[in-house]
Amino acid sequence: MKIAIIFHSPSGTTKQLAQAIAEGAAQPDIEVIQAEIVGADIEDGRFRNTELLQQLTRFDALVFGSPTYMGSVTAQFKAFADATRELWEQQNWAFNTDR
Ligand SMILES: Cc1cc2nc3c(=O)[nH]c(=O)nc-3n(C[C@H](O)[C@H](O)[C@H](O)COP(=O)(O)O)c2cc1C
Repeated sequence: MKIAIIFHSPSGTTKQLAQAIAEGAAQPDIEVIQAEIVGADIEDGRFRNTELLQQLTRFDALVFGSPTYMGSVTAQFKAFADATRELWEQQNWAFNTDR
């Protein structure tokens, strides 16, 4: 089982939660990675870290983390979520149980 935790955490609280989840999920047969969304991933308002997006197709479970900003996720997290549109279109995430 492979688990990825993707989060944005400008002041570190969500990062602590991501760390706690990673520690709680860790087992000999479970791989857990943490990927922090950072400002450099965003160009002209778009999430451009294609390496991370491509990596995410190989995980069995994804955990998302964002602070609440004005009642929603942060703009940076939303940019990441927007960038996953093609993965969703290809059904590389949900509903695919054959990997
Ligand atoms: C611009 C801004 C907007 C925020 N809006 C909300 C909000 O609508 N509701 C809320 O409960 N907290 C809000 N917060 C508080 C953050 O969600 C909270 O401090 C969070 O733990 C920060 O996470 P981080 O340490 O991972 O960056 C806001 C903080 C900032 C800076």
